[in-house]
Amino acid sequence: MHKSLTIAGSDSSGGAGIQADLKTMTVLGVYGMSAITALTAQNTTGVQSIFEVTPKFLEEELDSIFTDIFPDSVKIGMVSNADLIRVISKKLREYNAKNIVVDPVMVSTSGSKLMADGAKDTLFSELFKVADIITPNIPEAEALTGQSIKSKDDMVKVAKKIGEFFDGYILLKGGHSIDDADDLLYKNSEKIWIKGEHIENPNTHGTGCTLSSAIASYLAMGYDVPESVHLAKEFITGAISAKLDLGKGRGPLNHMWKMGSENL
Ligand SMILES: Nc1ncnc2c1ncn2[C@@H]1O[C@H](COP(=O)(O)OP(=O)(O)O)[C@@H](O)[C@H]1O
Ligand SMILES: Cc1ncc(COP(=O)(O)O)c(N)n1
Repeated sequence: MHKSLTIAGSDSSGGAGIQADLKTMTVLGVYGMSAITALTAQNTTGVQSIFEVTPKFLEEELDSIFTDIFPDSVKIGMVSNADLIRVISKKLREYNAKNIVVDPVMVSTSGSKLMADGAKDTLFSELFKVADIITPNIPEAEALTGQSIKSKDDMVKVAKKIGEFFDGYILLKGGHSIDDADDLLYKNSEKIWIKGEHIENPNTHGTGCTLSSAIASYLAMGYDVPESVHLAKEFITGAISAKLDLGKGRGPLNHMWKMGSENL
């Protein structure tokens, strides 16, 4: 069985973070493992509290995983401070981990801050160096470059700018636009538009987590990065289209849509 590891935060409401990642990996037939960076008390209306693990404990989690069941791919999501980011980059290098997807999670869909202000630079200097693909959404790409995105041309400009200091694949997600849901996959001046129709659904809690863990799942199966992104886009589109409606705020997706459970 192919194996994938998520290094991310726990979402008590089950829609984002570790829970979204493990659901995605499982539904796609991949054996999922997790190293938890923080516990969040969270629901569809917001994040009520965050409890970070210590850097030492995160190191221990990663040692336990890498010395036993070696993952075929790794997805990194919410990492709330610079010390935790440093541990991850050190351990991924030490174990020579492959197929690394970094989702630079900064703010939740509900608007809560999930990363300390000072940690952005460490993300650049440490985690981007080991990543094969990074998956910023529009606000994250704006925060990373200081440039605003109002159009498709701006998406290309900002991807180019990120490409000046990151030489892997950049998937700039267009989900926050209301016109469509086209994402831009960019590397070394090569642009691939991953087409998507905007789906009218307020329940988009966990979209970024689900997409990045689907990419990691397909990478674990042996697909290359562009193939994995296309397949993951199909998965996220189905999960949003299934229109699950749970909770009082921005509800979660139906990760089980491929199993036909959307009619349950
Ligand atoms: N309303 C929507 N309709 C169709 N696709 C969407 C919608 N919202 C998000 N997506 C897609 O979901 C994926 C995750 O994007 P996004 O929501 O921007 O990430 P994040 O959760 O990091 O903000 C992207 O492929 C994006 O295009
Ligand atoms: C633990 C955790 N990780 C990531 C997200 C971001 O997900 P989203 O942007 O879809 O709210 C989240 N809300 N919680």
